[in-house]
Amino acid sequence: MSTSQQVPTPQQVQEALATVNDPEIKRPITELGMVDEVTIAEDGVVAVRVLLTVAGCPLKDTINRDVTAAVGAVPGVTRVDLDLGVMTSEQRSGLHEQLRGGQAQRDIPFAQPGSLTKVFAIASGKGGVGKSSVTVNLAIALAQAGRKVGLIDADIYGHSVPAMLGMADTRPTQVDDLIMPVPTPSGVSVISIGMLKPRRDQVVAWRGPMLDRALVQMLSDVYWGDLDVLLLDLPPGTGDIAISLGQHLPGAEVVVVTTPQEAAAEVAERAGTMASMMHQRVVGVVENMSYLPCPHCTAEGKEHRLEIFGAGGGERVAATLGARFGYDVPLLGRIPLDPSLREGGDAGKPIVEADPTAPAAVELSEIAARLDGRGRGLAGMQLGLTPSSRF
Ligand SMILES: Nc1ncnc2c1ncn2[C@@H]1O[C@H](COP(=O)(O)OP(=O)(O)OP(=O)(O)O)[C@@H](O)[C@H]1O
Repeated sequence: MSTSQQVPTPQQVQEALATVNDPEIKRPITELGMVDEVTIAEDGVVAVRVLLTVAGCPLKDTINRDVTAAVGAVPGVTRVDLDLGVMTSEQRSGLHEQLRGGQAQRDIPFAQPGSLTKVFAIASGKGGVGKSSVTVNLAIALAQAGRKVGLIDADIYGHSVPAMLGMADTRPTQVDDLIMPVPTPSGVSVISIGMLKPRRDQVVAWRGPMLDRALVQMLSDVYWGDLDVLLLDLPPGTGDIAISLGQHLPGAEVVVVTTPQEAAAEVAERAGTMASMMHQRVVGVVENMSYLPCPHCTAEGKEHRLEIFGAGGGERVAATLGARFGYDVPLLGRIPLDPSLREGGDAGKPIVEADPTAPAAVELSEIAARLDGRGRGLAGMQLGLTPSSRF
């Protein structure tokens, strides 16, 4: 610092600290009682003590980097000495209460009448049609469009979402009984049923009530904050989770994923009908693995599509469901087969992020934009009815 430069004021340092969000809670650390002490020396060295919510917080490096950068940018600051401490159980309880908004009861925030969060459940009939890949990429595309996005991996048997996002081994932070969703680099907040198991390799053989509890826990024990969009990756088929979701979040809207194949389309229609029986609106159909752009023709600048799984499944599901429900169920898009989509999923780098100009990524982003453009309507609202039968 040159001698002519002023020593930074406490207010300037506070203002800088107020720009730093806790990466999990996504609110300023100053609001959350995480800034314990600030000392400003005559020579411009600022010592900051920040309290982490739990010891060994997985995101302490992010907090360290962000605090150092924000305070370091204040004019007159010559160095930032950051000391990371841990909240006492009393401080944690205070934060817990603050996050719960003083409410002891655990409500599902998205089921409250005033909720502005759009909830989309991504369903499929058959497994392996790419439902999780579609969900993960839609979440990132929506975050890229500036939305605050939450993602719940409720696929009890597959729970492949964390691996697809490169966070397979991540465990969520807990503040007392409140669970923090895990943030991805792209800004999506994620919770997976796999993260709630005691051990990652544990095989889950849960019956309906356990699944229901797990779903409710992911909806109400997780601090989601203000979300614009919540996506849920459902297990394939028309099982217990779909029924639980219909009961707890009747306002959720459903997107059905299918392949072009006749057999897959038939099962997908059943999944869509199940959603409708739970009084949820089916907002559209996504056809995945629609075709493979012929590599030889592409190399010659020509377009030729190889329809590996046949053709027409998505259109058929959309038309059948539309006719059955008496409202328009659009085909939201047709995603081509693309090895880089599979590679991105395996490597934890989804294609809309890793290769955004690939045709599959462009189509996924367009589907996300179509969903984002939808307003909320009365058609998806709770009517307080229960399904008359099960498929
Ligand atoms: N358009 C595509 N092009 C290439 N590979 C794809 C495409 N869509 C999905 N895949 C690959 O197919 C496999 C199955 O996809 P995914 O796990 O997303 O399916 P799923 O429907 O969620 O399966 P399950 O419900 O059984 O968990 C994955 O390896 C994925 O990378």
